[in-house]
Amino acid sequence: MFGLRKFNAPVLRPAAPFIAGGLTVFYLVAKIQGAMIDLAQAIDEELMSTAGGFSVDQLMELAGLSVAQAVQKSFDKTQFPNILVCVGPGNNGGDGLVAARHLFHFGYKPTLYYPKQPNKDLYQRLLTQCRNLNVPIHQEFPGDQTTDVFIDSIFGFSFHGEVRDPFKDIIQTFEQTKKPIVAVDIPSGWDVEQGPTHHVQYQPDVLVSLTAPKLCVHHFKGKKHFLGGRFVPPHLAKQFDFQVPDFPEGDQVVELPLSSF
Ligand SMILES: NC(=O)C1=CN([C@@H]2O[C@H](COP(=O)(O)OP(=O)(O)OC[C@H]3O[C@@H](n4cnc5c(N)ncnc54)[C@H](O)[C@@H]3O)[C@@H](O)[C@H]2O)[C@@H](O)CC1
Ligand SMILES: [K+]
Repeated sequence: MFGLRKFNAPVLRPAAPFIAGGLTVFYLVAKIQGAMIDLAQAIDEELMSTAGGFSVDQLMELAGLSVAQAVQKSFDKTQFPNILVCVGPGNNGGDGLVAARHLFHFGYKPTLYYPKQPNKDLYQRLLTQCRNLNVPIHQEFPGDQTTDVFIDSIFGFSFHGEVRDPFKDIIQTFEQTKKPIVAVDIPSGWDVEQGPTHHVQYQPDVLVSLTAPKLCVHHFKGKKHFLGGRFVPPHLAKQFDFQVPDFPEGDQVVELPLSSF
């Protein structure tokens, strides 16, 4: 039925469940034999195939909601109300636009820094939705004086090479700022498999992996790692030998123990 090659997929296996705050949390044991990037992309491709039935808008909506929930679980809105969402030119940026909208409705004060705004209908509609909420939108970097938390939704799994303008400055800001950073899917500028490079070495405080963690997660030294994107149906999980961790109740994210990587 599915025409994809067979993967040496990582096994995300719930081992040693324990109870924390009434919720069952699973240790995630990653048995890495192949590239996780392949796994996440392949699952996404299947979800968006005719058989899978999802559209990219739907997956982006759930990805962005995951990011907003991860922020809400990590940063109290009374102490950290001002969220600067740094938006890149691709779908990683789209996740950030969706997250900004949800964060507004959660009671935060999101602002967008969106230096390169493609004409693509999907992104323009997401931008209109933010504009309709009076979310401030900047094409020039607004500075970080009033920012409590950064969201890094500049680049995801399609980034390669050296960071080109106009994104060099914001990546440099991520490296220098003392403010906490939440990275969407991958810390921007990292190699998706090798992690930090000669050019980009910043460490986010929170990482929200989407669909499945990418190989570079081994280099993550932050405080919290969430898995988001609660959209993998059991038959696909089985096909890819991907054991989905238990998401608590109605949550769109599950926090993974750092010790599992
Ligand atoms: N199935 C999917 O593809 C889904 C992906 N999602 C998100 O989409 C991300 C992947 O999105 P995309 O494939 O659109 O790509 P990215 O958003 O990772 O980045 C692609 C953009 O970055 C630019 N770029 C690449 N290398 C660069 C460099 N060295 N300097 C400057 N610009 C550079 C490209 O020209 C392109 O505009 C994932 O990481 C995830 O966050 C989610 O929205 C859910 C669905
Ligand atoms: K990112």
